[in-house]
Amino acid sequence: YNMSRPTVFIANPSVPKIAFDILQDVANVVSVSGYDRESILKEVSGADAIFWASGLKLDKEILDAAGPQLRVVATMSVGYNHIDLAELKSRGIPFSNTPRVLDNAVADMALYLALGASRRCFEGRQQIEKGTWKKYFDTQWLLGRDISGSTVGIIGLGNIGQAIARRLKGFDVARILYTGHREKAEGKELGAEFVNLDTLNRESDFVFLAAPLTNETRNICNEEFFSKMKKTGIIVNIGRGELIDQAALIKALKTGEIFAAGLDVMTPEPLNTDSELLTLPNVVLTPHIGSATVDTRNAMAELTAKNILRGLAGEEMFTPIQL
Ligand SMILES: O=CC(=O)O
Repeated sequence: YNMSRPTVFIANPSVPKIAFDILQDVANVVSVSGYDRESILKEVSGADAIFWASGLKLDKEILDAAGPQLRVVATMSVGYNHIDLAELKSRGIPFSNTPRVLDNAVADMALYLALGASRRCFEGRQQIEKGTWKKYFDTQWLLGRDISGSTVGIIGLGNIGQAIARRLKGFDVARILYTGHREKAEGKELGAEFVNLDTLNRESDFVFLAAPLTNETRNICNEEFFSKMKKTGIIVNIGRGELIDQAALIKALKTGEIFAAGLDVMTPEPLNTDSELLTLPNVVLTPHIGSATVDTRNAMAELTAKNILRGLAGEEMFTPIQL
């Protein structure tokens, strides 16, 4: 134990080993003993850097508990809606997330959810289990919606949205629409059309949510949105549950206002086991595992650790967030 070395506090007991291997070269690495906020609050004291990897809020209370020597924070996630950026800024603490390394894994999950929802895969499995798979060939049984030839709308053409668009081209979609703050050169290269939210809402057969959660995007898909969507429309969310007004979504799915949904994120997480979402045949659910592959999680851990090393050295991080 060398007191001249900085201390890196890893605020999650399940972080991949590669992060420890990288950080231990220059730092004392301390891992939290539990997954709860209380363990973090008790054990973070004295950290020079915090390696965050949790949906818990990283706020003033935790920064105070760390102490005034804290000088680097990095999250092992691409989203950072759970981090108090204003508080970091006021303390002059540099901060980073993990963009790009998870794009392919998350985009794969988006396509899985789109196809699973459009082809009624969950409902089909239920029918097998119930023994209602008919002996004769019913040509009208479990008919879904084609993704080929469809119009898809992507809300948020960032790195993940672009990875979704690249995959969609392989599915021979007719049009790719997107909306966001501004038209992007990458959109043009992908042959995607920049439209306003209302146009995307009305014209899309598939809507993909790939935007960060901000005050602007919270509940962007609400009752009004679902009422304007095509009745044959499918919505996919790989961003954050709060992008959707979930009560409005459930109503739209029950009344046939939209055709189906595929969700990797929802509210709350973990989803309550008595949630109505679980009772709907036209919903495909995955438990927030968009980036959950061996290679992607290792890449996220590696990038987070390398960002921390850069921060501790007073250098610009590889993937800093401008505060
Ligand atoms: O939700 C996962 C992430 O933000 O990386």
